[in-house]
Amino acid sequence: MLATRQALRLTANRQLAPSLAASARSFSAVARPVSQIAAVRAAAPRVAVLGRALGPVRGYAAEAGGKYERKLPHMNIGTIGHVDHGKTTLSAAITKVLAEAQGKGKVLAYDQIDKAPEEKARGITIATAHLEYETANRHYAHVDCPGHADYIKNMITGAAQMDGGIIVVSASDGQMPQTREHLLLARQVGIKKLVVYINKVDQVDDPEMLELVEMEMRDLLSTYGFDGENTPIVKGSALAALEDRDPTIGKDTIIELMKEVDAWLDQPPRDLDKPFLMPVEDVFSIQGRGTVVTGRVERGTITKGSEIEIIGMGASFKTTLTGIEMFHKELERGEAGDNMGALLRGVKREQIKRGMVIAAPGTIKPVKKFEAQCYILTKEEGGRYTPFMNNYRPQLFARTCDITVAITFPEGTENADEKMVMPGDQVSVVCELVHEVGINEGDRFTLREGGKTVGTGVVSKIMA
Ligand SMILES: Nc1nc2c(ncn2[C@@H]2O[C@H](COP(=O)(O)OP(=O)(O)OP(=O)(O)O)[C@@H](O)[C@H]2O)c(=O)[nH]1
Ligand SMILES: [Mg+2]
Repeated sequence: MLATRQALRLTANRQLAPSLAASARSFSAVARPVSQIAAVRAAAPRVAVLGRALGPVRGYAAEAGGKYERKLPHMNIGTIGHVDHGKTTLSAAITKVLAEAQGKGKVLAYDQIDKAPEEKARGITIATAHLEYETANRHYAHVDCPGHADYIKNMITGAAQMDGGIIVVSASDGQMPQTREHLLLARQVGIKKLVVYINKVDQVDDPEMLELVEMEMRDLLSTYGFDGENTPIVKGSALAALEDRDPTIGKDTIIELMKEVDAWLDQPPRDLDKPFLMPVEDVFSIQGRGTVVTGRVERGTITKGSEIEIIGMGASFKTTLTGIEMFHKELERGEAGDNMGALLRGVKREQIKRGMVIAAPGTIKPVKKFEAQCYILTKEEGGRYTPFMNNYRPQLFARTCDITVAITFPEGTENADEKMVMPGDQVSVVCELVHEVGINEGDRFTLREGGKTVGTGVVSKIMA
């Protein structure tokens, strides 16, 4: 349990890579001290890999002898929706129905899910229940948060990145304010598809009422940029499924729901299938060979001789990658997860520095201004004690870059000059950087000030 909690701590210095220094040394005698790399890594937000973090703790993996076996494609999903509409009941019902249908897996009772881990330690901690189950086609990690504020925080910080989700809406209430808020946020953090579960149909006698809720949901999905027309909508009662009664509105609807989840939600591309990107951590000049940059490949693969683009901190140019080295060995190919050194053709040491990225040409742009969703840490989480106002200027950390940013409120914000953002708030902002940096929509960043993390955010729209 302790291990799980630790894995969920965003501030945990999870991805410290001692091999980086070794890799750098093979090109040069000078290596950046690991502690410095660790400090910046700790500052940069990292996405928790649930499958790995949770595999040995819950579900089949534990039963299979404590090791997560990668037999099926993995996907991260979760339940979202208005308070009390039945997210936790549905989560429990899914584990129950799937476990019974397959004769394996772990059934989790409602209160095992709702009793989320409490964390008092400093740092951004998320009270979230993580479940694990599988269908015939996929292995799922599933998040269910105990309260509205946790959903917001969870989606912005990416503590449990969702590739898709199930939006739960009660048949008796129809869509409510948090139904809309979660839809908006889901879209802004890059979730492209959702499946709808209209819950509590046992409480509604009038079939027209159900039709109305369905139509409203389709409209709402379209309003927030989802495919409202084709999104699957399943109607049922999670409670009936959990309590083993009325299979036509209970169990059968859960099976139908999971069929839709399997079919409609798209498998995200694996990091290896994405275009190559490596944030530059350090730069060396090696006599007789040229300039070498080191870093950890974030995504994609690269082969010796490929053309790459160098972006950020004022730079934007192309060159050829003429050598790849790792652990003192030359390689033909590097891939996501590797700590590598890359030899660049015809680049002077002064032309490249930490904070830039090298990437497949045309896959990342130099960006100076963007819209973002931010979560501002409370003082208990190590954040500010006081609110901030328009034009706040902290340091923004994204990948290996650290840069001053001016934070303002989006156009149309009422009384922007008097607006205060309190610790614990989630807020839409406009970020303007002092230099251009390689950033994409969906990228995450942290905001720091005076040596502490004061906020975390996700880029929702590039502006310039
Ligand atoms: N009648 C009926 N009640 C249900 C159904 N599903 C859930 N409920 C009840 O609705 C209440 C809220 O359910 P939860 O699953 O806790 O809802 P939630 O969305 O997780 O709520 P929060 O986590 O507080 O946002 C509970 O009392 C459930 O028993 C259903 O299908 N029919
Ligand atoms: Mg709940």
